[in-house]
Amino acid sequence: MAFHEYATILSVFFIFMSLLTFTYRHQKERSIIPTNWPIVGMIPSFIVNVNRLHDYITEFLIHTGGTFMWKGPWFSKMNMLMSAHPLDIQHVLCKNFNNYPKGDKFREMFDIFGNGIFNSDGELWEINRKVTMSVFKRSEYHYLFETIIWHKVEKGLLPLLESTFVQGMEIDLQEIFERFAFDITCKLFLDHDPKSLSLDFPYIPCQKALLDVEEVIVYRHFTPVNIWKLKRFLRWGDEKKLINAWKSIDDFIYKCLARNHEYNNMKGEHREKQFVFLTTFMREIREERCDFADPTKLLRDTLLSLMIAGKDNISSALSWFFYMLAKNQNVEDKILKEIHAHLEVKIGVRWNEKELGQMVYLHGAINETLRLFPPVALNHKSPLQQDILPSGHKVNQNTKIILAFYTMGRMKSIWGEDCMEFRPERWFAKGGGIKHEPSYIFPAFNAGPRTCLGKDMSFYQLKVVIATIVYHYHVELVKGHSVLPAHAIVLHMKHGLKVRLTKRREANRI
Ligand code: HEM
Repeated sequence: MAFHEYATILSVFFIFMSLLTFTYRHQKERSIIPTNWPIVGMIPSFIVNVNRLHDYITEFLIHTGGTFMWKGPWFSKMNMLMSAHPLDIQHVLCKNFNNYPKGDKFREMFDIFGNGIFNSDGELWEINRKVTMSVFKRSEYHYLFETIIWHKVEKGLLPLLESTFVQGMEIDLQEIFERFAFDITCKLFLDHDPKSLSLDFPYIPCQKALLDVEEVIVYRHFTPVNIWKLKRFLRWGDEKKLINAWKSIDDFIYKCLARNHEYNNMKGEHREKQFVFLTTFMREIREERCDFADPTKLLRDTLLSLMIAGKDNISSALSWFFYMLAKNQNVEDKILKEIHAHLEVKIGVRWNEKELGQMVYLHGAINETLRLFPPVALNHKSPLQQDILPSGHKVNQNTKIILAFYTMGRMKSIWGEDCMEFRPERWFAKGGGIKHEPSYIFPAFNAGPRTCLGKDMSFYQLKVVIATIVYHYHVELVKGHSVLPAHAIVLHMKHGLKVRLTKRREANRI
């Protein structure tokens, strides 16, 4: 090829790229509303923003006053009505609850959860919820929960943090919280401590598998149904990852169930009389006189929902909390002051709920974290019957509705001009204590009849862990480490939370 032909090809390529860049920049400047292209819909803007999904959704939702119909490719059935409008949230989750079940499409996408509480609707959900709530209310359950948490803090978390401090190591605090919460959840619900929070960070397939599940399910939301189903059929790509994760999780849960079954069949003198969650749960399910074709499968489904709820929401909340703390020195100082004012910290002294309840500033700081980084950042709904949302949008059986909880925490119209500031004082009630915000305005724990069943437990656990760490260590972010939300159904950090610890006494802070 002659030189002038090369030059022509290069010039055409250069002009084409310049035009593309110009169009993209112009488009971005002109409007942050995604362009609806022929055939491919809004997929190009999704691809451009795939690494900042929650902020992308937040930008266009704030720009459009809180609701927006996002269009997928032609014939892909991917159109989604996104809403961060408090009245829409109240309508869907509370006032018109019966018209917005999880539904078959949700169950299809979250198939690994089977008939567990997250996936079920109608009578099955009612039984699941009633029995779970009843077990959660038992005093033996509370005692077990508190004992397990304190044991893990004293024998797992603190020794591990001390060892990394002594060695002067950088640590990924998110990974530590994931392992910590995984061990607690397994011990509490499966009566088995996998000891993933050991100094050698053992590889436990089920722990990694739970994270893989969350990642793949998010991709399903933005992939045409037929395509992800085809990938599943071919056992290809991320769907293969899900199949493998499913197997690791089942192996782990069924092994624990078999161990418990053997234990229950032991004769008298070898069995201690103690509370075991899964035994009590199954007994209460039987008392409901429901005939489940496969009660063991129902138990497996319930346990999986509880493991995800207990492990991932807690580790996400803790990670984002310490990220915000590292960025807000004044908040850390005030929490430390509150710890010294209200909690007696001695080895072996365990704080009770009453003492932790006095930590109002800490409570406000946790709420601020959940407002800006709700672990369940998006919630997915579809109506049974045609309906009109308070924002004026018509919806029908084919409309996918995405409730954008992450966006809601960042709206000036809800939280005022300083909505992006981390300000625990925002949560102080005039007469003292914590200010209550209706759950359709602050839906971190969901709203309406499907409100989270673990809210009080979560505050207890979060306060114990945070107060313990803040009392002993100052947490500093590793310079240059970028913290970004990962793609997952729970809001984890993509590259973890890399930090260094300084012992309090050495930082001259007490
Ligand atoms: C910071 C911690 C937590 C947050 C932010 C949180 C948030 C939520 C949210 C948003 C939902 C609704 C999910 C949906 O319907 O799709 C939910 C449901 C639920 N959560 Fe939590 N959760 C947390 C911790 C826990 C813990 C520790 C448990 C106990 C193991 C728990 C148990 C449940 C259960 C059983 C449901 C299902 C309720 C139902 O469908 O009736 N959660 N949670």
